[in-house]
Amino acid sequence: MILTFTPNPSVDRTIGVPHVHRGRVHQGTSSRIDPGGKGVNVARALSLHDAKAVAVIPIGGAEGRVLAGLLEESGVEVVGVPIAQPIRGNVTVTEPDGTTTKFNEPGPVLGGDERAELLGGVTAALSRSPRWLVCCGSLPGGLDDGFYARVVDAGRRRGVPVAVDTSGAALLRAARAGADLLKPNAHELAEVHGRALTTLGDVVDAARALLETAEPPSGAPATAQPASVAPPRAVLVSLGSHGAVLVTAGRPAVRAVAEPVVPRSTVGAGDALLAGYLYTRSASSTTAADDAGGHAADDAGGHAADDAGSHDADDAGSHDVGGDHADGPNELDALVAGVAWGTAAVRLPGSRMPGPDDVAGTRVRVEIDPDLDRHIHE
Ligand SMILES: O=P(O)(O)OC[C@@]1(O)O[C@H](CO)[C@@H](O)[C@@H]1O
Repeated sequence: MILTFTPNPSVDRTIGVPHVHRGRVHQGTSSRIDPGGKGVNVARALSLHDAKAVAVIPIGGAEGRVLAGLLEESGVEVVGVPIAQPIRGNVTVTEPDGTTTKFNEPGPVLGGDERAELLGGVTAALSRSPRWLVCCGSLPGGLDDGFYARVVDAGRRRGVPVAVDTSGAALLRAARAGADLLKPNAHELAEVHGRALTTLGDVVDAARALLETAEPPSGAPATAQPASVAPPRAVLVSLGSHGAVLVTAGRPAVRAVAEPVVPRSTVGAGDALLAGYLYTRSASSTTAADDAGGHAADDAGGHAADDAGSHDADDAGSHDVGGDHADGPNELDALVAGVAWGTAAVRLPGSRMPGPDDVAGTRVRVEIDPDLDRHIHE
């Protein structure tokens, strides 16, 4: 099972219009709603691939009820924490050329008890020994920048690897707390790095600097037996049409990029990337809980190769995958699957997540030690 935590979820409404004219009324040509929020999207993508996903979310107002209902229909198990204020309704406007304009509500403000209950909801779910805890998205009012860092700490104490996809000070503090995987996009990475990132080399340097901010853990894990063999800490940077770069401590950087596609909506593509990556990592990692039986390894097992199978094996194979990449094949497969899932999401409308049929046939090229001088902006 993979546990996702989305403290600021939404109901995503997507409206198609022929063209956006600022300051005018627009007649929509299409409309859809999807469950939204980054961790919610990760859970939905996993569920579409028959992997067990549990989503911890606050639930407030009419939107909260809609979100919980939509998520349950999609096969995701919801751990809902009731809150007084309504969750967000976020709006995306798409144009026929794939241009995506997004309007996100600020979201609710949580009170002290609600904060504690949300954290309690995550820590209680951690006792189910998930393969990963995935913390995603912005923080609603009332949660400070150190909130994700506390969740990272809770995961580490139980021996559960933690992935974090957020921005700004919350991202930096999660990195310092020792999150096992960080998933910024290039813009978010530049923001925490304090400098523009123009080339792939800049991205790799900034990702390594982020990894190096981790402080040593303050104490040994509380669990007598760590639940997993800790994965090597890594930063997975999404680069839009330039694919994604994986920077792992002590290893060469790897980039994967898909063949260009005609975009319909880029919303949620980064979430699909993260889901595909974790799905594939989970398929071969071993946890104490899985040894005891009954967890999601089986759900995830055996699919990744098919999804990732269309990658350009020659490109990957012509590089040195062994040695420095002792954990290489799974890590590379995970990166390839992530890029394939993210690319498939771009081809879909609104915040729709890709299932196996959407991912199938996506060709992905892998470059170990990529050209660091390559510009990442078109
Ligand atoms: O405000 P946040 O939490 O950063 O982003 C929220 C959001 O834009 O991200 C998802 C796409 O990644 C959408 O489903 C959702 O509306």
